[in-house]
Amino acid sequence: MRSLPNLFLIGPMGAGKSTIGRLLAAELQREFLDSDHQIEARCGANIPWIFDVEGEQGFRDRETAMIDELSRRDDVVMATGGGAVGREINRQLLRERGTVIYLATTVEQQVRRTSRDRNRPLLQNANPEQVLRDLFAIRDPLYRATADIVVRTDRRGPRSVVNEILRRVSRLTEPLKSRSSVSQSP
Ligand SMILES: Nc1ncnc2c1ncn2[C@@H]1O[C@H](COP(=O)(O)OP(=O)(O)O)[C@@H](O)[C@H]1O
Ligand SMILES: O=C(O)C1=C[C@@H](OP(=O)(O)O)[C@@H](O)[C@H](O)C1
Ligand SMILES: [Mg+2]
Repeated sequence: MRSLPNLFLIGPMGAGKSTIGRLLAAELQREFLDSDHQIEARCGANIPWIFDVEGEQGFRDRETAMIDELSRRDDVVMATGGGAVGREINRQLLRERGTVIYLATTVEQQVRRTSRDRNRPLLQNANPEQVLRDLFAIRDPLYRATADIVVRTDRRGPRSVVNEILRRVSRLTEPLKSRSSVSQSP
């Protein structure tokens, strides 16, 4: 039997999914999978190239196939891309196959954390902040509807985020008996 279920990280660009996922997996001595990196490795090209040549739909098809493949494994920590929650099938796969953690942050932090990186095609335009605001309005409800746990990642370092995730996940996976006995106490 598994000690903890799979852990899947969702949230917007710059929330820290890739960074925190790697640390969390090391802490738990588990395999770390980043769906974006796996797509790039499989395709032999980076995400901007995939968007250029196959369009965003081509990337999204690869993303759904990769999430389906990787989420079948056991005992993994997986970071998804910020747009993974856009498709219902992805949301369903994540919810069915693991504990889903929404890493939440402010748009201001996202702008700071993504401004020097050229690897996010959706932000290579004149007003990345507006793009992030528009995406937040659409996606925040989807992140919340998909997640078992919401953890904020602004104004704190990755280590502190990892510790909170570990605390919250272990609370979630405590045996039902001990949780019901806690709730019955006066
Ligand atoms: N909690 C944090 N505090 C400060 N910087 C962070 C934090 N989490 C991530 N970062 C930095 O923000 C940038 C984007 O992080 P990344 O893990 O790629 O985000 P995501 O995968 O969610 O898009 C990286 O430079 C990373 O070092
Ligand atoms: O939000 C998005 O639609 C995207 C987020 C990116 O991943 P990160 O969230 O890890 O930056 C990557 O999947 C792609 O550029 C599209
Ligand atoms: Mg990432």
